[in-house]
Amino acid sequence: MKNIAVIGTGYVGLVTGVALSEIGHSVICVDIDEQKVASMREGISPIYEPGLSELMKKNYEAGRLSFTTSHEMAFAGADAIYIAVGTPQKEDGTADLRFIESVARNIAEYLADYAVVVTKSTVPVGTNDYIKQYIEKHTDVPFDVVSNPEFLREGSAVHDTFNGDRIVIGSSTGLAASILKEINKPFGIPIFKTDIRSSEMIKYASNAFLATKISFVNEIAALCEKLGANVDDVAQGMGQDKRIGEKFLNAGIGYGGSCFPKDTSALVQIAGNVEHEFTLLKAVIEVNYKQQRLLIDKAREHFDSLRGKTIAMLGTAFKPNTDDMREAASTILARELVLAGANVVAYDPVAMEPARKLFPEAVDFVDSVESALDGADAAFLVTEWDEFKELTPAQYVSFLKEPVLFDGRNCYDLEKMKAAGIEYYSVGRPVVKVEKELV
Ligand SMILES: NC(=O)c1ccc[n+]([C@@H]2O[C@H](COP(=O)([O-])OP(=O)(O)OC[C@H]3O[C@@H](n4cnc5c(N)ncnc54)[C@H](O)[C@@H]3O)[C@@H](O)[C@H]2O)c1
Ligand SMILES: O=c1ccn([C@@H]2O[C@H](COP(=O)(O)OP(=O)(O)O[C@H]3O[C@H](CO)[C@@H](O)[C@H](O)[C@H]3O)[C@@H](O)[C@H]2O)c(=O)[nH]1
Repeated sequence: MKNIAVIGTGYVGLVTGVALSEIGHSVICVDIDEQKVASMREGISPIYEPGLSELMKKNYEAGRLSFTTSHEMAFAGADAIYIAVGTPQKEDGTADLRFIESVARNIAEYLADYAVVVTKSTVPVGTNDYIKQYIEKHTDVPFDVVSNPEFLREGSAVHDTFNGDRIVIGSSTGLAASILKEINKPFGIPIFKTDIRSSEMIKYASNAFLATKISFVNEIAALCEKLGANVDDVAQGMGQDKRIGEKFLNAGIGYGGSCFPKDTSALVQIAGNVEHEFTLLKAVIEVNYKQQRLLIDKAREHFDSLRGKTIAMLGTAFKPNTDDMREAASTILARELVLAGANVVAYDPVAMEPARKLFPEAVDFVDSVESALDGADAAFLVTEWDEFKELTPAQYVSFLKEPVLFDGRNCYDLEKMKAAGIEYYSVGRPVVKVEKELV
């Protein structure tokens, strides 16, 4: 079993640290955020991720997992140092590497003995070479750098870490690769070994490909709406071809989150740096831009004007089972609705606090789905939480002023909505209209 330091305790760092301790390693997580460290020491996870708190507490109490704000303490005796700090998007679309740069400084300063530096953060091709050169320049202590990109999804991060399809290890030395293989062996997940630059590219290419699948199916959805087809059936029929695969073909209001938007944009820039215009990926991003605003377009068509209308927003998180609001479509929708003069009443089972900080002040937050729907002119279903999927048509009918629903996640059966008399707009499926009797 190895001694491992993990730098950064966000979604990736904390889940990685907890998982590595669960398979028996001795793990110390370091973060510059004192509040986070204090809360983890009290057994409270700073992020909402199903199953994480329990596993964190278990390994903390077993003495295999600890937390600190001191890099020096974390690196002492470490066989491997995992980098899991953020690489957010800069205004020009490129990846902001300032946290990576500061970590390289931390390592150069406090590295005491040979260790493998393992980059989990998503970094542009060539960044690991930069990290290596920087540390080499500032210390004589030997080390190796390995690229080990992360593929977990938020909302199922713990499950994904123990059940990944592959672990990618990009290394230029046999020793470092074998240490990484040994560390990861207890996971029992196939390991794919390659060189460092290919490993860095695998991460961007994977995210860009998944984003492409989503924008592709959303374009098909737009055509389905115009041609009278149903995108859910189309996606299912396509997905049964194993070469296409059924996953990531859910039409909706586009992709959000902390990864796809920033990584697609960074890859366009990475391509640009070597004078390659990534036309396909640019179109993927453009489609997503339109898609995130789709419910507003549909509502405008229905109501003509949104001024004075009350809209119940069901869900604010970018996907279910997370409190992450980064690049959530809800933020765009809330802003545009308020700009159009609508009143917005929002509810999310876990992401309300972070949403409050990002939404316009005019948005009202309520503590139940019923309060959100009560007396509203229409509902926007933005995040497909189970709690919303379980709502019955009768509940919409009884709470809304007029039963009008704009569903950005295709949660309900068209026939059931029709039978209940709900005007139901979803994505890439026929609109359910209610026949109004002429007086
Ligand atoms: N969130 C995901 O689902 C996901 C999945 C795969 C890959 N990634 C990639 O993993 C990386 C981390 O993402 P995240 O969402 O976990 O980030 P995050 O922003 O949630 O967490 C980063 C943490 O690093 C800490 N930090 C910054 N500088 C530090 C330093 N010098 N020393 C110690 N701690 C420091 C911050 O305080 C913060 O707690 C990114 O590159 C991201 O693209 C994220
Ligand atoms: O068929 C689909 C699948 C997803 N989405 C949307 O796409 C976004 C991203 O979803 P998902 O991939 O499930 O969540 P993330 O946590 O962002 O995970 C992605 O980004 C991570 C960070 O790089 C990677 O590690 C994961 O492999 C990759 O799936 C969300 O807004 C979803 O609503 C769709 O619209 N349709």
